Amino acid sequence: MKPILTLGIIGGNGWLGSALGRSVLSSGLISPNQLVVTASREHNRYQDWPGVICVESADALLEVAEVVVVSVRPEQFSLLTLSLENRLVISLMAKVPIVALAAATGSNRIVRAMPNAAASVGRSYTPWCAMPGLSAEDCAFVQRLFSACGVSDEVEDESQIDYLTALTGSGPAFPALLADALIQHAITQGISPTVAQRGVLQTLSGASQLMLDENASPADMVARFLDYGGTTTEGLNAMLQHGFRDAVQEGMKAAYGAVKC
Ligand SMILES: NC(=O)C1=CN([C@@H]2O[C@H](COP(=O)(O)OP(=O)(O)OC[C@H]3O[C@@H](n4cnc5c(N)ncnc54)[C@H](O)[C@@H]3O)[C@@H](O)[C@H]2O)C=CC1
Ligand SMILES: O=C(O)[C@@H]1CCC=N1
Repeated sequence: MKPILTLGIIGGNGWLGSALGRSVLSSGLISPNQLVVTASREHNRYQDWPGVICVESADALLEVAEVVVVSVRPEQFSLLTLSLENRLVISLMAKVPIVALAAATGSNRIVRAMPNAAASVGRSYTPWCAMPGLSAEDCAFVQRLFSACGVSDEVEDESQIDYLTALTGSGPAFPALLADALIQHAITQGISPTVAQRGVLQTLSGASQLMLDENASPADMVARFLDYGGTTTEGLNAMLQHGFRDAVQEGMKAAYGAVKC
């Protein structure tokens, strides 16, 4: 496999773009002088890597980048003029389809990927989808890129990226809501905010790790505790009776609806 020469991230000082940039540096996939990012007035997220090339505009980035990641907000994308013929273009944007990316960039080497906020700690889940005809070499590079910030899967159909934008792209926010609800309840019961937060976050993380390590489905874990007949059973039954699953369904419907509009 050919080594990549220069990876450019438009929006590389933003939330997600910098999470990807920092992950590929931390993992050693590329060296600092192979990364070029657009600057931001608010942050320099590469202070630990002074060799990273920071440029003032997307045009300046295109002068040096061979592979271009687009990580601006969907509404900012229409303001960009990008001439990217013959270059591998990887979009992290929600809601912008491959056909629109091809029309705006002139590239016939396009990938849509959907990391999530956990990319900043190397724990993203990133589905990606390539336009037809992308070379095996480009696909292998994309897989290596997203493996640097977590677990990654190629999906065959772009509509799955749209759905997964709502499920795993937005995903870290949903357990955060559950965690906050649990913490707020604990505080009303006299538990200190520090212990409540540590206890709840460790419990959520431990539960995920348990299911991953034991290759157990969440449905099996819930069923096991529903059958157990203890305090957990009482808690689960009350949550289910109070519309827990309906609330989640409605939340997913709203997030997916926002992706498609
Ligand atoms: N934040 C998240 O958890 C996730 C975000 N995404 C997608 O990632 C993309 C980026 O989102 P965030 O990082 O959250 O937004 P952000 O607002 O933190 O970052 C966007 C960056 O793009 C820069 N930018 C905007 N227009 C530019 C231009 N013309 N030239 C150069 N730089 C420009 C901004 O200065 C900013 O630093 C969005 O399209 C979003 O849909 C996808 C999954 C998760
Ligand atoms: O909320 C958003 O619009 C972006 C896309 C998926 C996660 N964050």
